[in-house]
Amino acid sequence: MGYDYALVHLTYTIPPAVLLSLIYWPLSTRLDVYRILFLITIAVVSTIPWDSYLIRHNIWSYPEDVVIGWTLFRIPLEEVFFFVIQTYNAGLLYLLLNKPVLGSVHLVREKPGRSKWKYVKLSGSIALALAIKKGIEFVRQGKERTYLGLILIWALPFLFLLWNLAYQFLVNLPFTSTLVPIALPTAYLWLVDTWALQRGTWVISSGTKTGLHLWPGSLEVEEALFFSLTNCLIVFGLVAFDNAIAVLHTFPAHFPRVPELPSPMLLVKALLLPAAAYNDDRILGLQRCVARLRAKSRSFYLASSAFQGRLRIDLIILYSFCRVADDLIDNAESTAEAKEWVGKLKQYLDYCYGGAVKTKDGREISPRDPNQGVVTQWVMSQFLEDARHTLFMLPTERLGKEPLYELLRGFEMDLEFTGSGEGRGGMVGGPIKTEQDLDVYGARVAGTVALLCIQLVLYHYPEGMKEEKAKRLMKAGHDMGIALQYTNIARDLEVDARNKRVYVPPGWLKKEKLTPESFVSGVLKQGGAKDQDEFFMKKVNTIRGRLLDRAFEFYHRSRSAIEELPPEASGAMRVAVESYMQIGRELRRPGWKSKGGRATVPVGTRLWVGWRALLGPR
Ligand SMILES: CC(C)=CCC/C(C)=C/CC/C(C)=C/CC/C(C)=C/[C@@H]1[C@@H](COP(=O)(O)OP(=O)(O)O)[C@]1(C)CC/C=C(\C)CC/C=C(\C)CCC=C(C)C
Repeated sequence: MGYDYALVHLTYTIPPAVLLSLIYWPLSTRLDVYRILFLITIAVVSTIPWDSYLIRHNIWSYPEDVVIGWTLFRIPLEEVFFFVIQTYNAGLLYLLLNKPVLGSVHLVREKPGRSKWKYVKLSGSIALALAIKKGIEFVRQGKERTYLGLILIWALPFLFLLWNLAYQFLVNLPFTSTLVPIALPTAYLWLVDTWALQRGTWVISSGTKTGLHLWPGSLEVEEALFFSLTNCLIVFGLVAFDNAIAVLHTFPAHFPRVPELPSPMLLVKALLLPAAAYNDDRILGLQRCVARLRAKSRSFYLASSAFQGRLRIDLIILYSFCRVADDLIDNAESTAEAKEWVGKLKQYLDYCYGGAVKTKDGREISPRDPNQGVVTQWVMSQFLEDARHTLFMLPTERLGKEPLYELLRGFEMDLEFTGSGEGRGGMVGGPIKTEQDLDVYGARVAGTVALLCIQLVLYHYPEGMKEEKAKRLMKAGHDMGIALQYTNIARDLEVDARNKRVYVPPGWLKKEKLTPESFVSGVLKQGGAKDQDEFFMKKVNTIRGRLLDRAFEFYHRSRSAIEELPPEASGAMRVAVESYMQIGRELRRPGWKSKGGRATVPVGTRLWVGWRALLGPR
């Protein structure tokens, strides 16, 4: 009896497990626990018969004085624990690296007939089948390649199966999601083996090993291969699991209801759904939405990783809709063109929420069901390709119409700025006359967005939600939206002024002895100037401070309501809110960093704020 093998765990495998658990714990979901338990069960069950065979046939052995002595089917318990902890460590690393990845965008619809994917699948399968054949030959020869052969014929059939189930997903996922979680634990175990196990904690019989070493005097090639293939098995297993989850969440037409923890049968059913049956438009649409979110908002992109399943998908589409609409209006070349876009967006909502639609030949049909082709054609003819996918996917059946129309009213307020002199308040005054006007503007462009987000949350997690509580949540969410909008205005003060938009109420400007016009010209003068007018910048900072005070007033008033949201969404909502409000906190720091004239939150701070937000309220 001895403790050497146990000490290897205490020194090398348990510490990374503790570290990874601490990092991942706030990000973990019930589905993650299910994933890991599922995989550990398969790993242990599939390895025990093989390992027990190796020990019973003396292919490897454990000196009595290095193990405690308790065994399972002749396998020392330390070894059984190794299967568990290796799967846990590599699995957790995979989950951590895959948190930002939305599986749906890595699915591919295979067109019937010849496609490159058929060849990809075939090449992988042939390579694996040839390697299995080699393994069988090695074992048959019964000489020094026996152990090598036994590793191959044990691990590769599983890899063959997983490859055939999830080859597209495996190839399409970024390297950081597949190669890194294989390579890092493998390299680590190679080093551990080299450092710690040379003392003979386990021994491969000399007649059944090649005697080759990975590098001189150290790791035997069989060990190196064993570690790399087991890590491949863990990652391939998780990729196949996530492939099934992505199919379940992406295609409601095939899987209308998906339980939070899908049964193994349902997972297999999803994996076996032919790729030719995937909805190409939905995959492409989601790819565009994710790309838009990633390019346009770091805060919401980070926060989207913390949401799960179909709620995450719906929020990403909602973001895309808000962004597309805002950009269409903001980037229009004239007020007239912007108004036209507002009109078209309203008409789109009329179609989605209205009763009947008139066709060209005067017939009245419902836009919602069978004949919605009319709406599709209308969207196709009125909007550019980039916007169409989002409009087709917006889940209007889960969103109330009022906040969407109100959002458009908010965008219309912006139009009152454009075209000097057209605004109510003179040259650049625009629609904001008082603090109340600014609250109304914030409510329209951001309070509405919050209402839409909460509607989606309550749709996906309706359990135990009473009407009164829902109303309270809506009110608080609406206020939180306004808080974010005040932060947004404080961040973009200079950028907006350069576009002749001043959202600051004239009363606030007057206090600093400024008018909208003098504010704009002051900002324009500072633009390229090396020596900034300190006096003017002080005034700008006072105004910014006032906007931030108001932002945090709304924030403090409403943030406790986040805890009343369903637990599946409250942590992620906290991430969304906190990572945006962090912009406000940065702006309060002297010498804040900016990019393109806008304050930015350094990546490290952003990640820390997001992680911290998942732990609980500040
Ligand atoms: C995680 C995830 C994908 C969330 C999606 C959130 C979402 C749908 C955001 C839409 C953003 C958007 C483009 C809206 C158009 C109008 C607009 C510009 C509003 C301003 C957003 C700023 O975005 P950004 O900085 O990228 O914009 P510009 O570059 O300046 O153009 C806003 C500041 C509003 C955003 C408001 C919210 C997301 C609502 C926040 C409140 C909640 C989530 C509710 C919290 C719940 C309780 C109970 C308190």
